[in-house]
Amino acid sequence: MMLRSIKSLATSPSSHILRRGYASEAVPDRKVAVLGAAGGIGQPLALLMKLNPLVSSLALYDIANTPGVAADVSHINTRSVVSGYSGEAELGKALEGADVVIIPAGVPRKPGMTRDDLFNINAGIVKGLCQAIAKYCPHVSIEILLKQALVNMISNPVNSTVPIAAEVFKKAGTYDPKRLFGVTTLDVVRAKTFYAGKAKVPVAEVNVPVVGGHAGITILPLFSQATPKANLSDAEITALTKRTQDGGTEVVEAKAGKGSATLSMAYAGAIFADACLKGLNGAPDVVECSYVQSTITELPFFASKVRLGKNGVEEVLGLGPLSDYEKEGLEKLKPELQSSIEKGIKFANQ
Ligand SMILES: NC(=O)C1=CN([C@@H]2O[C@H](COP(=O)(O)OP(=O)(O)OC[C@H]3O[C@@H](n4cnc5c(N)ncnc54)[C@H](O)[C@@H]3O)[C@@H](O)[C@H]2O)C=CC1
Ligand SMILES: O=C([O-])CC(=O)C(=O)O
Repeated sequence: MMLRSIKSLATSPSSHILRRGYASEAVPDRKVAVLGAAGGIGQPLALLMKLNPLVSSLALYDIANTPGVAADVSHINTRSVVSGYSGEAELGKALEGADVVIIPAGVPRKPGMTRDDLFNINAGIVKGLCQAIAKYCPHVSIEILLKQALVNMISNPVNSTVPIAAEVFKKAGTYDPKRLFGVTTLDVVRAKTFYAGKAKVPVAEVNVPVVGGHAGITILPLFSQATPKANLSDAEITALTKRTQDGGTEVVEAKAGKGSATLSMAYAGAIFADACLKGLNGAPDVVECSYVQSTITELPFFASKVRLGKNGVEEVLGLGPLSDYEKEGLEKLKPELQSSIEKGIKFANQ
């Protein structure tokens, strides 16, 4: 487990850096592991991570079919070296030395299901993967501190799978709340797209924070803080909020039994992983919404804007001013989010 770390301590930091002309443009080596890499999200996410110049090593893991995906993606002429790992016996090798582990492993919804209906299957999958992360991922950093990889949890129900991961890491003695993230970026991506369409503003300029959790009414877009500003009516804001909350269901129904969002999720997952890598590399002002351990409400996990840095979460940002409609939405989401968190904690400890 410590092999790569000890190796990296024995070599000078500069030997782990790809130099591009000037020292100030140095790009450190970074390993990203995708667990569930042969799936609907995993495959396009593997593609997008292969396109990311911040990645030097890309490990693709699934219980089956990874060799083909890895061989395919590996032919793309970008920086990272790709390796495929198939089956539990190879999980350790996939994880060893990873800086960021992205988890889109697990079953997706079919029409008529809630994300919580996935709990029975996905909770066990996530628990097993997190036990392996705790075993194989902590490595001694240059600063000689024991640090675990940053974990980007995509598997649903995110409101529960993140607390499960936290409990598993606590039991293993590797939990660092700064290094565990529920990926809620797709909610932000949707809120931006829907807002730009309604407000008739260029989508590339739009920012909308989305807070709370990642299921139904626990998804709370803060359109009162959306920029560029637009004069939308209360009815329009209500409709935009509902569409963002039901965005996942919209895709599940359109796919009619063939799964849930995969392409837009891969895009969102790639944006979030890129932000994590930028933070690790010391880029300033990297802020994304994510579901993390939090004290900004009374709930122990909550999605809000988070500043990312060399240690993962550098700062959990507050909610800012809310409209009355958003204040109401915040109070309404709390009982559901609380019970999803408790369900995850209970499962992890039984
Ligand atoms: N956070 C978010 O915003 C979103 C989350 N999701 C969730 O992502 C998950 C994956 O969705 P899809 O890729 O569409 O499903 P999929 O069924 O297409 O792919 C899942 C992959 O996970 C693999 N897998 C199953 N057990 C595994 C294990 N123990 N270790 C490693 N891999 C394992 C499967 O072999 C499969 O290749 C679902 O739980 C879905 O609800 C989906 C969209 C958005
Ligand atoms: O809706 C689902 O089941 C998948 C998901 O989390 C999303 O698309 O936001």
